[in-house]
Amino acid sequence: MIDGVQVKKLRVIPDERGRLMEILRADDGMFKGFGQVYMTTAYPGVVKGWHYHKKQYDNMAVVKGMMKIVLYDSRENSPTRGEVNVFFAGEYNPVLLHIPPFVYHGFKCVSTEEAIVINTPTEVYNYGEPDEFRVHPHNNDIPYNWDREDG
Ligand SMILES: Cc1cn([C@H]2C[C@H](O)[C@@H](COP(=O)(O)OP(=O)(O)O[C@H]3O[C@H](C)C(=O)[C@H](O)[C@H]3O)O2)c(=O)[nH]c1=O
Repeated sequence: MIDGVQVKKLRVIPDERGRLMEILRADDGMFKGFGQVYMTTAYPGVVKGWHYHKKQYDNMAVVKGMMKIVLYDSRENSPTRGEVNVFFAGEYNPVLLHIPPFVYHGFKCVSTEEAIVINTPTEVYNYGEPDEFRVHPHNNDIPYNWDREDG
């Protein structure tokens, strides 16, 4: 796993009324502070990425549908430099992904319905100067192809 990335298995508590699932707690080891909470979604087949941040840690959970979330470590002094991690996150695999600054991340909706991500980053979004750096999803030097792998 890429250095600094953490995965927390989330527990779904179902009953006859519906479901409840905790996502991020202030007493989790991965909690590094609260910036804001927001939702972002992708329609089936859409890739959103690549992004990275210089200061912000992301804490992402997929609460509807399924996303393929891919991380790439290009950090010069990282012991896992060059590594790519792929996670299938969502209703069939409820997890919280903790992503450190400078780790590239992106996601593709692999479900037949819109997939919904809840992100709880450590920083507020700065409209004038977002801590948000982007690389084209397909034309780049990142060793990852977003196509579905049939087998
Ligand atoms: C993050 C954010 C964005 N915006 C605006 C900026 C754009 O006009 C619009 C869409 O944002 P963006 O294209 O950045 O959305 P995503 O591609 O889903 O990416 C966002 O969510 C993924 C998971 C990331 O990891 C990104 O860092 C984060 O920016 O919402 C806001 O107004 N407030 C916000 O807090």
